Amino acid sequence: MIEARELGFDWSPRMPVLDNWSAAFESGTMTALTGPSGRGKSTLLYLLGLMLRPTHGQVLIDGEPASALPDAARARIRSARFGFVFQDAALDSTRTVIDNVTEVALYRGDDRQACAHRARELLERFSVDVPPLRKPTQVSGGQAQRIALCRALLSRPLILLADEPTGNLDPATTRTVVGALAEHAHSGATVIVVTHSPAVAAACDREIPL
Ligand SMILES: Nc1ncnc2c1ncn2[C@@H]1O[C@H](COP(=O)(O)OP(=O)(O)OP(=O)(O)O)[C@@H](O)[C@H]1O
Repeated sequence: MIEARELGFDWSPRMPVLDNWSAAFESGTMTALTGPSGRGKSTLLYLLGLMLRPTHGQVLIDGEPASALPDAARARIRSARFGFVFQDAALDSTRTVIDNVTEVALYRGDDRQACAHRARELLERFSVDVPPLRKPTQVSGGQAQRIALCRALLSRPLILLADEPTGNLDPATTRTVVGALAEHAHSGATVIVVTHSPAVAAACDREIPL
């Protein structure tokens, strides 16, 4: 469960993005955050993911205030509980595809062999048919997006935040990805998806327009 309570955020004093914004995201649900470009959806995801600090208000994780904690404590919470799919995939171009998928889970202390096995399963499920030792600079935008999704799902995070996870995908692959996100939510996680796609929003349990 993650809650935004009276959140406010300004990139600069003349550029308020969010003002007094509140919502609760229950475990076991998938929520779509929708709204026009530039409205602040990505910014909100960064705030919910404890990567930005709100100017006002707070983010609570399982009822505990988290957004005002020191950097190291927020980093620990992110590592233990969150999975992220960033809008631009944000893969490490110096590492192979398979290492990109496993790195977060290995950092968290998960078993290396089990991680590698599950990584291959996920890549296959999302039809990422590139050699696992290839570098992310040699994959397409849609493949990079699915690799980022595999990385996020690998550690079965309690909270999964995905920014336009289907932006570069065809309709069939979009359905596979949305199905996997919904399955993850319905196994007990909190999933929040930023999307411009009415079909993706309709597949979520709830839509919150910004
Ligand atoms: N790093 C930044 N520094 C300054 N301003 C920023 C920064 N990132 C975003 N903004 C501004 O904050 C506002 C909200 O941006 P954000 O990316 O959160 O919107 P969005 O709803 O996710 O947009 P889109 O749908 O186009 O991805 C925009 O006016 C944007 O220009």
